Amino acid sequence: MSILSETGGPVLVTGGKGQLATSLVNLGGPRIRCVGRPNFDFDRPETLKTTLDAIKPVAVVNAAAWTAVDLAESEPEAAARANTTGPELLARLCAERGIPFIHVSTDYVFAGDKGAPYLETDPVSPQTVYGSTKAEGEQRILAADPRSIILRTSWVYSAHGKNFVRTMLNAGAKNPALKVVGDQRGNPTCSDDLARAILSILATIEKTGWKDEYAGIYHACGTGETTWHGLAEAALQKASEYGQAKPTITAIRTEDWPTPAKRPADSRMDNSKLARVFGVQMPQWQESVNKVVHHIFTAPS
Ligand SMILES: NC(=O)C1=CN([C@@H]2O[C@H](COP(=O)(O)OP(=O)(O)OC[C@H]3O[C@@H](n4cnc5c(N)ncnc54)[C@H](OP(=O)(O)O)[C@@H]3O)[C@@H](O)[C@H]2O)C=CC1
Ligand SMILES: Cc1cn([C@H]2C[C@H](O)[C@@H](COP(=O)(O)OP(=O)(O)O[C@H]3O[C@@H](C)C(=O)[C@@H](O)[C@H]3O)O2)c(=O)[nH]c1=O
Repeated sequence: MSILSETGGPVLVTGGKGQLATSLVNLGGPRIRCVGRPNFDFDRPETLKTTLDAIKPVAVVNAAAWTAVDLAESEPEAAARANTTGPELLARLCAERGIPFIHVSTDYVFAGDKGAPYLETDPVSPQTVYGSTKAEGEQRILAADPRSIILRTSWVYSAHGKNFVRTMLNAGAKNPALKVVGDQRGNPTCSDDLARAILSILATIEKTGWKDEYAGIYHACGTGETTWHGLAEAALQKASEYGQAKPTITAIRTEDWPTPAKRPADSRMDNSKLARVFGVQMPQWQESVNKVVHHIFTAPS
């Protein structure tokens, strides 16, 4: 049975075949109505109102975003349409209809120099175009819609779509040796776990009715921390149980893997507000990595 009751109006999910949108479709039951490009496109703002008028949702979850971190550095306008002005308009349209709006943001809004898990009250200081467009989006959404909830998550992976875990499994299948940065810390998050958290929030809102104290920013990432190197190790170790030869994985420094966008050195986030307000506990990242790798190797293709 789905976390979200099966009776009630449609819940609009944006994000097409993206990781989170796919998880919401798979786990959300019959009320989920997922839209993607070309029908719903932040580059064509008129498609937002058309979509809402057609579906008449009782709540909206925005899982659409520009997620190409390095490419955003050279395409800031397109990234801003998808991460800032598009979501702002969507929030405004939700406000006009009086429906809750759940949006997703990122750990990359932080500089990564706190030295401890970030709280929702910590100031943002994005170091990349992607992070800046997401941080600006947060502010504009909160201003546009008093019924908005923003979940900041991090290092999202799943059995489908483009993500670091799948990249490592593919790279490890082809190469006997990999090099992965070992000095960036964070919280890997399984998109199914994030989808369950969102569905649980929606279920709570439906049970209690909207409460103004629900509005605002929450951190929602996998429990426990690691580095990108640690995540690669965990995924490839699990893959070896299914017969894939495990490559040697050398931990390297950030400066040894140069990228156009500077990733935060330590973007760990604290989930306790999510647990306090909505009673949602995010699973341990290692358990979810194991489940996803198991799924990748055992699900019929
Ligand atoms: N992936 C990660 O590691 C992390 C993601 N997040 C956030 O989580 C949310 C979900 O991410 P995730 O599921 O991984 O993202 P994906 O990249 O898997 O999916 C994003 C979706 O957004 C769509 N999209 C991109 N640009 C537009 C646009 N201009 N108009 C309409 N749709 C568009 C894409 O469509 P198309 O397929 O047509 O390109 C795609 O379907 C996002 O808000 C992201 O910022 C936060 C932290 C980590
Ligand atoms: C592929 C690869 C990457 N790396 C490094 C580069 C980088 O520092 C780190 C992560 O690489 P990626 O580019 O795959 O991940 P990246 O695109 O930075 O992932 C981010 O995506 C956005 C959308 C978010 O919101 C973030 O939370 C985060 O998940 O690993 C290696 O060291 N070796 C490798 O073989």
